Amino acid sequence: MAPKPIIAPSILASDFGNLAHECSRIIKSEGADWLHIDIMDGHFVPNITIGAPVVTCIRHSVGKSEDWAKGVFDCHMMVAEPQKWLQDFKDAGCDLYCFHYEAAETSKDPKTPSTELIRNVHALGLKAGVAIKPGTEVDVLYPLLDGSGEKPDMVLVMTVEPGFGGQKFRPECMPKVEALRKKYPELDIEVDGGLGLGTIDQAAEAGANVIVAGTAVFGAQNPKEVIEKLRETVQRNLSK
Ligand SMILES: O=C(CO)[C@@H](O)[C@H](O)COP(=O)(O)O
Ligand SMILES: [Fe+2]
Repeated sequence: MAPKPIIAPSILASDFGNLAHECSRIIKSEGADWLHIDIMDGHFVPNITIGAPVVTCIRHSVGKSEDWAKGVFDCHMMVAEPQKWLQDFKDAGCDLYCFHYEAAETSKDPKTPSTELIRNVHALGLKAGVAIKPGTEVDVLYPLLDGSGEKPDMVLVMTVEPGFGGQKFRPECMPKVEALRKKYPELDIEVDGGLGLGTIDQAAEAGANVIVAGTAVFGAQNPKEVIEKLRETVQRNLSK
């Protein structure tokens, strides 16, 4: 199926004092497609955010969507041991478990490389995403996408060093997106970090269709308008 534009605001930039309301509002009133939920463990990245119990509360507040394209909980797992948290996040209501390739390949508890982790994610009925940091070559994803094993449903090309919101977009990551789009016309390709109205053209031209935007959406006077403009730009480029 041809990829569709998906706008996934990162709740890291929302008002955590009103988290449940912020999450409901951004999906139900402001027109976002997915919720991008950044999970940081203080090991894989030098920051800590939230764990599964908070995701459970958000899920109760937002409700469950059966539609892959709407209301998806896109959990970006910036954790050193992605296998360890899989069941907890499934129980919490995660739809898409997006782990870091770098973490899966080095995790020891237990040793679960990306191929096996994708299989485990699917076995729980979740979609699997594989993320790479700015310093990781795109080539590491090819054996996962071309191999005989179960394939990721999405790849995430980080456009900042993971760990913090509000950083500057790194255009040097765009050749990775271009290479992926050329090779996989139907793949969901997510970009994350520093995306907004000033940088969306570069990401959309490169071929990204899943756009994470935290500061640009939650910090906007009119989030709905920003979400619509991001979506239009992606759609225009996908239709070329
Ligand atoms: O995963 C991360 C950061 O590690 C991101 O999801 C950011 O939280 C996006 O925030 P903005 O750059 O859009 O403010
Ligand atoms: Fe993220």
